[in-house]
Amino acid sequence: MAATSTNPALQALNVRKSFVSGRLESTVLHDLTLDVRAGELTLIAGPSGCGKSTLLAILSGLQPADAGQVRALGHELGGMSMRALEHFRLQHTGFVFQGFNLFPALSALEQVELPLSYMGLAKSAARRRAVESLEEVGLGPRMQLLPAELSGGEKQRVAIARALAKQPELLFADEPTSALDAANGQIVIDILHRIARNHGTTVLCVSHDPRLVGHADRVLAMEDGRILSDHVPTPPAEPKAKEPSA
Ligand SMILES: Nc1ncnc2c1ncn2[C@@H]1O[C@H](COP(=O)(O)OP(=O)(O)OP(=O)(O)O)[C@@H](O)[C@H]1O
Repeated sequence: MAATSTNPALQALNVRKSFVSGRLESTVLHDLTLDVRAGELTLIAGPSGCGKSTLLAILSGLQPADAGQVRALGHELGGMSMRALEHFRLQHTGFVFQGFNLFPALSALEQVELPLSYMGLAKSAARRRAVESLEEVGLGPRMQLLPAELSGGEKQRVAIARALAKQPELLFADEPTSALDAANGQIVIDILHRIARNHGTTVLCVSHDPRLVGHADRVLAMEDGRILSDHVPTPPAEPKAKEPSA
């Protein structure tokens, strides 16, 4: 089921999650409720350890909640079997992680083609989509290179192309800029925003990188497993146009 503007792409209702280590149980998410609007870049920002990655894993069906409900594209994730969840993630979601998660022996093009073959695309269609996605992130001329031959920023762009080529309704990004310098971080943020705008993809990004805030359509501030605020950020100022000389 596709999400619409009146039908949030993602919803969490009273979601609770605890972890037990030794004899200690700590609650990471406290009856958390939120919705994520379709076609926007939503940023969940907050300090290290506040539960951002756990929330992203639960909203994307990678981890189960202990209590509460999670709906993604209208599907109740808690009611799905492991197999159905895997199928849902394969068909509808893309992931971008801090550490890129690329296979060392595969070229950029092969990295992007791989999930498309799992989705059942014919080889020629997979090649076409993979090339388009790599060109969209500016890596057209470098698609034959291995991860070891690419910079950190380029590796992250391969990971984004791999997610984008699946044409997912939902794109999840966990700290996508934290291993990158300012310039490469900026390129990655711009690409994620463009994906939401141009493809109508719902992009949910969790990060403690303050550079992302001004680029998101919406920022949910999180602390100690709770959402503290929900606001539309002020976009970063455009560089001023030069006065025409007389
Ligand atoms: N599998 C697990 N077992 C035990 N504790 C866990 C597990 N996963 C996360 N935690 C704990 O839950 C808390 C929240 O972790 P989480 O990774 O969600 O936070 P975060 O806000 O994403 O942090 P960061 O910004 O550093 O990535 C932390 O205290 C972490 O140690």
